[in-house]
Amino acid sequence: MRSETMAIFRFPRAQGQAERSTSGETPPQGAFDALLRLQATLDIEELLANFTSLISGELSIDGYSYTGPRDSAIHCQSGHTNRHALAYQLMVETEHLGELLVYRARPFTEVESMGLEDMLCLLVYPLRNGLRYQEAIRSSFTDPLTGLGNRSNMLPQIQREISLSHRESRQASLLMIDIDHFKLINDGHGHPSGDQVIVCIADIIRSTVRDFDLVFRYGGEEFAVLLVNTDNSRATHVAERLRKNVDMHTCRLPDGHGVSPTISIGLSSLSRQDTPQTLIERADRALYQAKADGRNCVRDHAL
Ligand SMILES: Nc1nc2c(ncn2[C@@H]2O[C@H](COP(=O)(O)OP(=O)(O)OP(=O)(O)O)[C@@H](O)[C@H]2O)c(=O)[nH]1
Repeated sequence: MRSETMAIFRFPRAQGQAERSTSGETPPQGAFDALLRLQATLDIEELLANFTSLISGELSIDGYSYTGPRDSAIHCQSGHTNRHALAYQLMVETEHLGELLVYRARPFTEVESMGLEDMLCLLVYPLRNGLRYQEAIRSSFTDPLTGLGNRSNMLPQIQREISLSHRESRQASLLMIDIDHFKLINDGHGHPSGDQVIVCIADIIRSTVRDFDLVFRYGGEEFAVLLVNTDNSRATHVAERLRKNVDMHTCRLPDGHGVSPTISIGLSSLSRQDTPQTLIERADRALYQAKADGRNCVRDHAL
């Protein structure tokens, strides 16, 4: 691919760059129709597909790729890359909306790039609406303190994993994890320090399990981890490693002090009859047992 520079496309455009077709005039009906079509969806992939289909009359391309703003984890592409590219950082005022590249084998002419920029004026607001919607969906499933999945995200995700495990005859195990004597940390160091300890434990859990295991903040100082494709003996091993990792760690508090919390863990492994609720209930009972047995230990709820 020939390396073209990444232009910044900022909307509204500067005076000299005012949209040619609309400067001082009523926008043509075609622009309204195009805008209506782009506004018809909040799905980013569908929006970009609509956009590229709209520009296809004026501009032939072999493919495009779009990467959303940082932290959005949005990436879509269609068709294939080629030698030449037009590349834009998309902005509405100071808000970055990600970057869009369109590719083809032949160089783009200046008239074509100006035509594309006119069309980008129509794309940016529907794109911003779509990104805000996706972000709202993402945050409704995320615990803001730790960035982990929240409780309302947990049941559907566990349900999905249980169905997959049953279908593919895979094992799965659940860990319910609770910080021991957490109230003492809150009472002794204050609520913000308690929050810091919750973040610290969340980080240890995340770094101990594999990327594709599912980690949730279940409530207050309680976490749940679904260990994907993991049988009971392997899950016991992971739980014990997690308990030790927390036991050995000192969490730094905002006031400069350090605390060394411990955790108790209840474990249940998936059986054919399990629903998410029964799997959680058994892990919960095992956690209760771990607390009763003195804390800082792992207990397994055998069927
Ligand atoms: N800082 C902070 N504290 C929380 C949060 N959610 C719940 N808590 C506190 O966590 C504490 C939980 O206390 P308990 O349920 O008695 O449990 P514990 O002290 O951990 O004792 P065991 O679980 O029996 O070991 C309560 O003081 C809650 O107020 C939170 O988001 N942040």
